[in-house]
Amino acid sequence: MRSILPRLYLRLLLAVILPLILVTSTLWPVLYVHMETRLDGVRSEANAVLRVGEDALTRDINETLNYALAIAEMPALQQQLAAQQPPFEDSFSPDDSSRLATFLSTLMNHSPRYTKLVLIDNEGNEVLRASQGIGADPRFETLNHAHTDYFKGSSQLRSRELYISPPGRNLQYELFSGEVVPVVNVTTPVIDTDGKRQGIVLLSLNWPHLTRALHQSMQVDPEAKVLLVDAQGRWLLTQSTQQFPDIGFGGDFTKEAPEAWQLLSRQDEGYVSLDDHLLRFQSPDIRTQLYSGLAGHIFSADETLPWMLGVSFPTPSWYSLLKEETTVLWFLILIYAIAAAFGVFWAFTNHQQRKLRKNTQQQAAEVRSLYENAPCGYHSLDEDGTVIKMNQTELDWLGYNAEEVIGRLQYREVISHDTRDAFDAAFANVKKGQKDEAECTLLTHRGHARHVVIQASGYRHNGRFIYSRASVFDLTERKQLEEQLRAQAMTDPLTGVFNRRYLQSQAAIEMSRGLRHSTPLSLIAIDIDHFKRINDEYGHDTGDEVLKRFTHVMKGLLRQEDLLCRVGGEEFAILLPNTAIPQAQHIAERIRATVEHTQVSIDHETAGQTLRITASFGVTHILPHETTLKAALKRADTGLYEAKEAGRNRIVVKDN
Ligand SMILES: Nc1nc2c(ncn2[C@@H]2O[C@H](COP(=O)(O)OP(=O)(O)OP(=O)(O)O)[C@@H](O)[C@H]2O)c(=O)[nH]1
Repeated sequence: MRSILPRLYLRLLLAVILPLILVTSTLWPVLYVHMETRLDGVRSEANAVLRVGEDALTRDINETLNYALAIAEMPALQQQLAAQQPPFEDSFSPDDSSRLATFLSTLMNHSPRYTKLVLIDNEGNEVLRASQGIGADPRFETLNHAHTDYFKGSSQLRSRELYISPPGRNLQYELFSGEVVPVVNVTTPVIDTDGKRQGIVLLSLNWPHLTRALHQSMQVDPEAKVLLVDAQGRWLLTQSTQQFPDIGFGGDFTKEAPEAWQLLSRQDEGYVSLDDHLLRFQSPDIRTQLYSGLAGHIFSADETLPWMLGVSFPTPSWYSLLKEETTVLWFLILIYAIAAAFGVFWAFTNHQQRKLRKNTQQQAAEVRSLYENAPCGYHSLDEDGTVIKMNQTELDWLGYNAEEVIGRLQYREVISHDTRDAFDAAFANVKKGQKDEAECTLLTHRGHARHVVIQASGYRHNGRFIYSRASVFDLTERKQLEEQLRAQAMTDPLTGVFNRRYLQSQAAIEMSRGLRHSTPLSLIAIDIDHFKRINDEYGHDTGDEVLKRFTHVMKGLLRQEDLLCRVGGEEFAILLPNTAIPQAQHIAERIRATVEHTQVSIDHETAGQTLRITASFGVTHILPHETTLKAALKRADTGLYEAKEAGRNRIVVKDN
């Protein structure tokens, strides 16, 4: 029981695990394709959003660049700059200058994209400024831009060439307005009609304004997260982002997300998995991308460009997939539950079946053991009488092993010749569909005989004999017992000689043989004289001893074929085949004389050690017409009686 339970638990475990594996492995490809489709969807969406963002970014910056170039082309601007520099031509009056300033301020106020527009002479001195919301302010006139990157960066620029600074704090602006607004400074040289460089135009792009527009264009999906860093990993967004909430404009992205940066910095564009997000990124280089037409080269602080623009979307997880696809989830649960239920059912059924099979096998083994070791033999024969089955008991009786017998031995071969007919007759009846039995003698492998009775019946199918089934009972013991009983029935237990019944049965045989061969048959009746006295004097046991001794003496005087029988208490008869009366008389005389001279030892305190006995005899012969012993016995008894009457210890012959 203990060993069965763990097996049942193991099967139950398998019944749950196997369906799970089966269902999962069957549905896995479907779910996998489903997941891949979802991932493809996310990739496509990221691609599209990134393209929109990139378009917005480059479009705004391109417009700024073109705007700067267009302003630099304005003749009034060139005249203003020329008027500020030697030989200080007075063709551009202060009124002209004021009108220009007003015009530029109006331009600025109408475009929130820019924070300021500054006209700078070749020495870096600010000639004119138009700022967002402030307008042209004479206070700035004294400012010098000679130390700035954009002034230096644009010093070598030729006509229609541009310099773009990295996004940064507009410190000058901050100084006066108190606000900190990151800007991108764009500069381009102002060249007059003679090709003389008059100075530069500085156009500051409002970076928060630009990135806000970028945010808006890319956040078509609330799940989308925007990323914008420069080539050094500086964070360029001014709006907070959920994905990197701790980082602000100018923050070091390489420290905030070193692993992500490592992945991003390896390639110009692609996909990167960031935790549970998929990031699609690209490196739009503002110096080359989309810009065409008005400008020549665009220069920048090289190490900060190109920027890296990215958008990330949550990666679909199995959980989110199943949560969304509740039908699929329920289907999965249902399929799994059915499979598991089937598995459990199978486990229990299988367990029961195994138990039943084990019991059946045990019972079959018991039946087999009973069959093999039964106290009787069992065998089956086919139509030809060939052994097709035989139990161990019968094999042992016959002294063969199964291989020598099954399919090889014809059963009648082990039956003795004298009983073979009985077997054949019984087997023929069995083949006809009857039950039958036959007493046979089996001849063993070593040549011994075994008496048996074979009881058989036939197995038939569709009216045709298929095989016989026989039980074989050993009769050896029974025969021996019968023999013993028969011998006991014929023998006198005290003296061991035959009794009256045997004399009569044997006499019939001897009489018919005598008649057949015409040989004489004589009979002697004998009675011990005064036997009663012996009993009375010495006791019954001594009487018995005398009877035994008397018998022994007589047996010693007779031939093999003579039949000595005790026919009464102390009365005996001897049937003498092939013996005529004279020989019979002679034999009787020899017995009489021997007995007379025989001393019988007795074990008695008062008596002597031996005693002598005598006997009387009546002799006759069987007449040819006599068929029973009755008349002859009567004659012999008459002779005996006469011998007693005549004084005992003598012989009287009665021949008719
Ligand atoms: N010890 C013994 N005595 C037996 C047996 N069978 C018969 N007797 C006895 O034999 C005696 C026979 O006695 P009787 O028939 O009177 O004959 P008897 O004494 O021999 O006298 P006669 O025959 O006339 O000589 C009886 O006393 C029986 O009891 C026996 O098997 N054993």
